Amino acid sequence: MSVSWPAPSTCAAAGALLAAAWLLCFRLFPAVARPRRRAMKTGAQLPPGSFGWPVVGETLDFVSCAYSPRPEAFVDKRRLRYGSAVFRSHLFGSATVVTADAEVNRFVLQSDARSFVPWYPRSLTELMGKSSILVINGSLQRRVHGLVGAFFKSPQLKAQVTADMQRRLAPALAAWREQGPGARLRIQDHAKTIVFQILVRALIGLEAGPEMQQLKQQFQEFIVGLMSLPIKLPGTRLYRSLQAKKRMARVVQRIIQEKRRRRALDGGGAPRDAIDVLMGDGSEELTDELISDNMIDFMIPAEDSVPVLITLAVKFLSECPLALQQLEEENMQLKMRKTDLGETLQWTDYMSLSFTQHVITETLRIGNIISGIMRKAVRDVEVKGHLIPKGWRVFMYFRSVHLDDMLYEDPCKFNPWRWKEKDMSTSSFTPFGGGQRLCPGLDLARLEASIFLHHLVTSFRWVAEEDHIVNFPTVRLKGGMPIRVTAKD
Ligand code: HEM
Repeated sequence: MSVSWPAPSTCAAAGALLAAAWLLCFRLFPAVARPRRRAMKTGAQLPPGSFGWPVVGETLDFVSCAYSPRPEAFVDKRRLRYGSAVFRSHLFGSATVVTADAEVNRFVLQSDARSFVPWYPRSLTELMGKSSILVINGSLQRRVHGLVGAFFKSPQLKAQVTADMQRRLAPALAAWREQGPGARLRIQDHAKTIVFQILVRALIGLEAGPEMQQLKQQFQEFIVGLMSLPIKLPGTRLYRSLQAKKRMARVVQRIIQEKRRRRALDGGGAPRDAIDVLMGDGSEELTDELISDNMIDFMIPAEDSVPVLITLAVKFLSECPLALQQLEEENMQLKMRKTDLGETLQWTDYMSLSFTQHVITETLRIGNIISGIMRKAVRDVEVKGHLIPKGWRVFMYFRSVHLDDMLYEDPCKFNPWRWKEKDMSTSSFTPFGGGQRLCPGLDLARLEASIFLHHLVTSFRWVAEEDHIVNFPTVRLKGGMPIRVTAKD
């Protein structure tokens, strides 16, 4: 799951201001302690590295690299300097072990809350609330993850999402066609509108309409506060976002109460959305507050990660005509086959398009929508001869692994064909994380991207305008990826 926050200004002054805000936000002032000379009985030692400057540590370099077109430069420089893909640093106010080592990442991802717990900036935890799946641990996290994961993977939900997506795309495609040849549209905006409506229906059962519109407005107000100063006074960004979340929670709780009333009358029937699934569990731990908080948090990938995946795919395809051509051929063949048979497309049809899936996999690898994940060690942990002391953060930097030339030939090149031979289920490919917190929405994300791409490439040709990827604080296309579309005959 990823988060969005306000588009950062590109000018240096605003960048510096933001960096300062970040530092404050991450409670910069705690210990500037030098690393203790520690070694475990087993011989494990602190990884090589430096804590950088007093107070700020190495955060400014991290942030300035993050704003550049090569955010991985921060890690690459140190990797070269220390001869190790695991090094220590001091980031956002905390002693941190940074790892670009796939095996170490795998170990941390597989570990449970006895060794590592999730760690997020304070503004984020304030907004997500104590019962968010992103911060809860142990049996409660496993229960919520298991329930929603099974629902998100279910053929029923995939069929519903496919039908919904086709229903929502049809008027959008017709409107683009009506605008005539060369109509200009920003893929990112359209992807956001469509994906949000579909996932929100899957989560809380709300149909498109004025209430959905209001919810989306509140959601946008909420999401900009996820990375803000952790000050809750009236007028502050965080305060306004918390107010927006309260208003959204009222809408979701009203839906929950309505569902409870109906369940009391007729038993409720088969679950139609994620609320039904969590309510149906009957556990006292799954309170209305927990359900509504999580439903709102689950909307983050609907507004952010999935639309960005679609937008990045369109960008990379626009820059690789051969891949676009092959994708188009594969999708046209499917469309013609289904038309001849007089059948509508099912979710299994989309997921069986092997080249389309390779395009999505390669987009995830090179796009790095979630560049990394942080955890906090709750005890001293030893991995591959490295000591991660209790209380330290571990920053698993997936981006550097995905762009490692020892693991991927010509790693910065968009090459979907590489996945013909390559195994996706390795620790060197973790766009959806791994272990107990492996993204439960990964199939849905792939399915929605496949459907969007299918309808775009089978209905239109396009010419892309120049746009570039911004990687920080979240990945997105600066101009929303404008393209000029012309309907196919
Ligand atoms: C391109 C799209 C997506 C990407 C790149 C993505 C990425 C990730 C990653 C890396 C994690 C692991 C976080 C961690 O280990 O702390 C995660 C967790 C999660 N994702 Fe996704 N995600 C995407 C789409 C979705 C969708 C569509 C949903 C569902 C609506 C979803 C729901 C979740 C949830 C609930 C978790 C938390 C799981 C837990 O902590 O037990 N994600 N996602």
